[in-house]
Amino acid sequence: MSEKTASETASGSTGGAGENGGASLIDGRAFAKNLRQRTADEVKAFHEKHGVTPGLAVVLVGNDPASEVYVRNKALETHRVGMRSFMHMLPETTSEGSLLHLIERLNEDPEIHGILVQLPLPKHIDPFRVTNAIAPNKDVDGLGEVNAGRLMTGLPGIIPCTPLGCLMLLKSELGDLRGLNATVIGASNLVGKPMALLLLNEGCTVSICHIDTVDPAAVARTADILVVATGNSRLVKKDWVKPGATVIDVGITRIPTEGGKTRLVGDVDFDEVAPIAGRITPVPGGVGPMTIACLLRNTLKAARMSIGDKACKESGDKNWLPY
Ligand SMILES: Nc1nc(=O)c2c([nH]1)NC[C@@H]1CN(c3ccc(C(=O)N[C@@H](CCC(=O)O)C(=O)O)cc3)C=[N+]21
Repeated sequence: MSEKTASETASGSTGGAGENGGASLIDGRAFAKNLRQRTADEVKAFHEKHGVTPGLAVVLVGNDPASEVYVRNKALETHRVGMRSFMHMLPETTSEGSLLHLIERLNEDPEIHGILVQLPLPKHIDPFRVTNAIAPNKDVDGLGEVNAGRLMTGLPGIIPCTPLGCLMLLKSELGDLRGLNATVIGASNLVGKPMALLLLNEGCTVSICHIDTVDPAAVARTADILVVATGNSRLVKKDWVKPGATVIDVGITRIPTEGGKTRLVGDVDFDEVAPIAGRITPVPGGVGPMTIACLLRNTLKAARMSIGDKACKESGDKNWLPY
């Protein structure tokens, strides 16, 4: 067992006494910008060497305005790093069969290396059937059974974008995570479960809280690393947090303000928690930008896998696929 605690690691050069009384801010926006730049450089080198431009297909069913904005941002950022983007905006009434048919075509298309189907889908479509229809090596969300199973068993695979982004932030802030206590609040397939497995693979002692957990605050208080992904805005209060802990806030909810406008808040009550945490991600500007940057990373990785192992090994990606 390591004796290291978050408050000791937080006393390093960058953490500890930050601008919020206690916590220093983890700047996801700056980190994501850096990651995008590296991805753009690698996309260019990959194209020069292999003559292949990575391509990402994004499929949106229905016309939820928030999803439309978000999907357009993905397309913009895909172009900005030199990749190709293929958008498929389908009507709300699209049948499951025709969506599956589209995925089949995208699976076979050699110009497309990554496929993402925006969630949630309309109620008449089974999301499991759809995510599992995506070819595992094009599943850039990492949500299908094959990639989920690879993560579960510790095999190399494609890791879901949001947990991958959180892990990158944590490792850059804290370095080696071995022996730290980590609590993940929320047990979704999209974030909570893969996040807990990644932390376990890093050597953390991991607790997962979910809807039936009797006293989540008590479990959260044991954490050197607290990752919150529940969709309940400002759920986590100061008495949930061990002083000096590193807090990663995945939640993002738009709430009305007194002035009649709206603003984004996370699952953590930032004003209460920031004074006692060691480090904390803001909302917006924390995990969100990392999710999109990691989607681009995963698309490049999928393009590398499409031409065989060699390009992955050359890139120094330790998480390349052996098949
Ligand atoms: N198959 C699938 N994969 C996903 O990864 C997925 C999805 N479906 N459906 C929707 C959610 C939501 N999501 C976000 C990603 C980035 C920001 C983001 O960049 N947020 C900015 C603020 C954006 C704003 O101002 O609205 C920030 O936090 O700074 C937000 C939300 C990925 N999702």
